[in-house]
Amino acid sequence: MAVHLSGLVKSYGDVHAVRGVDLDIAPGEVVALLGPNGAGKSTTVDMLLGLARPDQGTVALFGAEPRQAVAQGHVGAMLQAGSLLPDASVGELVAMFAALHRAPLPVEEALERAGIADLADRPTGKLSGGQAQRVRFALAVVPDPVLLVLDEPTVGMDVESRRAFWAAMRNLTAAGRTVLFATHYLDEADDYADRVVLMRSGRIIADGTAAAIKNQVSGRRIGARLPGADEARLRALPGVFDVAVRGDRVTLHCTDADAALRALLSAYEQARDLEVRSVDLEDAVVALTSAADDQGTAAPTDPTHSRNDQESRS
Ligand SMILES: Nc1ncnc2c1ncn2[C@@H]1O[C@H](COP(=O)(O)OP(=O)(O)OP(=O)(O)O)[C@@H](O)[C@H]1O
Repeated sequence: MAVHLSGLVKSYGDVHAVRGVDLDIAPGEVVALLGPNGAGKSTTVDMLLGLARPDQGTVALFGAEPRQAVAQGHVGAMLQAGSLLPDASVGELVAMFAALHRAPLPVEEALERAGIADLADRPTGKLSGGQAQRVRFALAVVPDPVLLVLDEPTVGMDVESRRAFWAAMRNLTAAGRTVLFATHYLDEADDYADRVVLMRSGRIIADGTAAAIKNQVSGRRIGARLPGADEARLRALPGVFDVAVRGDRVTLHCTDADAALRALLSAYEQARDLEVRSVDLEDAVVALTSAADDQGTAAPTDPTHSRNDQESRS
C-alpha cells in the first residue's frame, strides 16, 4: 500500500477532530478527500505526513513511518499555510528545497512542471496568491516523490490557473504517482480523482468512485418556479422525499420523479421553468454530509459500502 491509515484518532482538548479513520490507498490511485469545514481532513493529512501525532492508530507510507518516508523523498506535500521566504527568488527557494533531498528533480524541471518557469527570478514576496500556490506545488514535486499530498491545492487560483494546475497533475499521475488531495471544489474531485473519500465529523462516511458516491443518493431532482408554495403540501406529494424552498424556487428530491412531476402539475398548474435532473456529486455530498449526525454516524441514506462506517459501528 502507498498509504495505510489504521484506527486514527486525534483530539484537541474537547474537540474530537478525527474519530477513527481507516484508509488504504494503492500505488497509482488519485484520491480526493472531501468534507465540510471542520470534518477532520487537514488533521488526517497532518497525521499522514507525521506533522501531528495520532492519539491512537498508525500511519504507514510504503510500509515506513511518515517521517522516514518524507526524509527519503518518497512524499511531496503542499499544505494550506506555509509562508515562502519573501526575499528569496522562486528559483532560489526551489533550489534550497531541492538541496534537502537525495535525488531531487533539476530545479528547472520542477518549475516547468508547476508551470512557473517564467517566474524563476521573481521574489516570492511579489507573487499573486495563485502563483504562490504553484510555487508550493513546485516545492512538493522537487523531491520527485511517488506520493503527493495536497491540501486544497487550487485555493486562490483563477479558472485558467486551476486548469493549468490539473493539466500538470495529469502529467505527473500518468507516470504512476499516487495522489491524495483535499478539496472543496467538487468538480475537481469529479474530474480528477479515481476515488472520493468523504469525511464528516472526524469519520469517513463514504468511499468510492464519484459515480458510486452519486449512486448512494438515489433519485432525481425536480426544480420549478412556484411562488408561495406550501412546503408541507409539496412534501406530501407522491414520489417526493424532501423539499427545499428558496424564494420562488422549489426543489423536490424524488424517489419517483415521474409520479412527483405529474402530481406537482396537477396540484400547481402555475408551476413554471420545470427541470428534472439527476443527482450530481454536489447533491450527493450535501445529502451524505447532512444525513450524518454530529457523532459522524451515518443516517438513512446510509452509504452501505463505506468500509469505515461499517467498522465504526461494529
Ligand atoms: N491545532 C488545533 N487545536 C485545536 N483544534 C483544532 C486544531 N486543529 C484542528 N482543530 C479542530 O479540529 C476539527 C477538525 O479540523 P480540520 O482542520 O482537520 O478540518 P478540515 O476538514 O480540514 O476543515 P477545513 O475544510 O475547514 O480545512 C475542527 O473542529 C478544528 O477546529
